[in-house]
Formats: sequence, C-alpha cells, structure tokens
Amino acid sequence: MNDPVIKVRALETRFGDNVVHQGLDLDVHRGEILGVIGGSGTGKSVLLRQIVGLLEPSAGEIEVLGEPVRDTSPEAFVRLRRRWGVMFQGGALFSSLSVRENVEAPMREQMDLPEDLRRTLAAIKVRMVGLPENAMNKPPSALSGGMRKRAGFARAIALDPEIVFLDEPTAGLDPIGAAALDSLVAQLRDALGLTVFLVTHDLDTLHAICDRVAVLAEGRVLATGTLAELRELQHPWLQEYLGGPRGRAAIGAG
Ligand SMILES: Nc1ncnc2c1ncn2[C@@H]1O[C@H](COP(=O)(O)OP(=O)(O)OP(=O)(O)O)[C@@H](O)[C@H]1O
Repeated sequence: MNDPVIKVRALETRFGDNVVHQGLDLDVHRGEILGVIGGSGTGKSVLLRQIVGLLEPSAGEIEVLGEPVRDTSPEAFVRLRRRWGVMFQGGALFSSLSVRENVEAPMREQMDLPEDLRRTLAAIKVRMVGLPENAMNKPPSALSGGMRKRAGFARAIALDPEIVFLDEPTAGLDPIGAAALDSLVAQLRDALGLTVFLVTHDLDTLHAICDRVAVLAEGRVLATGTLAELRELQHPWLQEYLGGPRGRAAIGAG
C-alpha cells in the first residue's frame, strides 16, 4: 500500500475538562473516499479542522501529503494548503459575494492570475459541479440548499486540490438532492483522482460512495473498514447505528 496521504498519530484533544480525542490514529489512502462517522460530539469536525490546520490539537502528529501540518513554516503551510479544498457544513459561502466570486476567492487569495483567466477557471468549476450558467452571478441566498452545496464544492475544488474535505455534505438536503450530491462526489473523485475525507451521518452516503469508513468512539478511531466489515463488530454504538431500522433500510434489508 502507498504511503497514506493523511496520517494522524497519537492525536489528543482536550477543551478544558472535555477530552475529545485520546490517542487517535488514522490513515487515509490516495484516491479513496473515506467516510468518518461517530456519535454526536465524538470530534469528527474537530478532527477535520485539525487536519486542515485550523485548530491546534493538544498533542499528536498530523501529516498531509507527506508534510507535517503542525510546527511547519507559514510558507510551507501555505504551499500545502493549496493542495486541499474544504467544504464546511452548510457550504459556508460568503453571503455578500456571487457564486462566481465565491469560487474565485481561493484563487484571489492564493494565486496571482489575470482576471479573465480567473473568471474562466471559476466558470469551469461551476460547470463541473452541475450548476447552471445563470447561477454564476447570483448570491448564495438566491440558490436552493442543494445548489449552495454545489457552489461550496466548486469553491473547494477551485485550486485543483488533491484532497477534498467535506463536512456533512448532504445534511439538510432532501433524499433526491442528497443522492445527486453523492453521485457528484463520486464522479469528481473518479474524474479528478481526488482523495475525499467525508464526515457524515448519512447512511445512504456511506453505502453509495464510501470505500472505507472510520468510526470515532471513545476518543479514538475504533475501527476502519468497509461497511460489511464494520457490521461484524460488536461495538454497541456501531450495532445500533448500522443494525438499527435506518441502517437496515439503507442496505435494503427493511
Ligand atoms: N473550539 C472549541 N472549543 C471548545 N470545545 C469545542 C470546540 N470545538 C468543538 N468543541 C467540543 O468538542 C467536541 C467535539 O465536537 P465536534 O464538533 O467535532 O463533534 P462532531 O463529532 O462533529 O459532532 P456532530 O456529529 O454533532 O457534528 C464537542 O464536545 C464540542 O463541544
């Protein structure tokens, strides 16, 4: 197996008395879609924010694409940061900017491009995520929830990243919109060779597109594997999550 593109070792996270991670290890492999699941408050979003350098862990090592995320020079971090894109919960678009300007924002911030080239590249990204041409100049507030997510995705791939981090991409979407977004993630992974780190509660997403799933519980990654492998484990939360009515429905087991 190739070296992991994301490598987390002995991660500790404490907020005062709240111990969130305690000895968490995780590997993410190039080209895979890894789903990250766990009960509410197990630290999925915190882990994502730590991997992308937005939050400092209490202890531990994080490497992305072979480079340390912590204790690195600001210049090295800026270079590394260009190699991933993030879609936060809800899309997190700038409300005062149009879709096009939102997609251009990372290009403005991190690349020195002539304006017409930047516009052309933004238009390509917007088309790639399946948004209509006329969405380009609209503010996020004029779009549906699904379209806003797509715009957030377009922004996440603005710099042609190698890794995309998605925090609950289907949350708040109706089942048809959620399935369409799942397909988009899988299509773009295939077309662009992305590695995808995907925090989700959505059982359908896990079934539809995740190659492997990492389970956060008890402050660590309790297990990683395919859903079939995880279903064999006897952990109570996993049994309830995957074996409960919604978990069974997602695999068509009624
Ligand atoms: N900046 C912060 N300061 C203090 N505590 C925080 C901070 N960010 C997160 N936490 C705490 O860390 C824990 C994990 O939060 P996190 O948002 O990662 O959970 P999660 O697994 O993503 O949950 P959910 O599935 O509900 O979104 C929670 O107890 C939360 O209150």
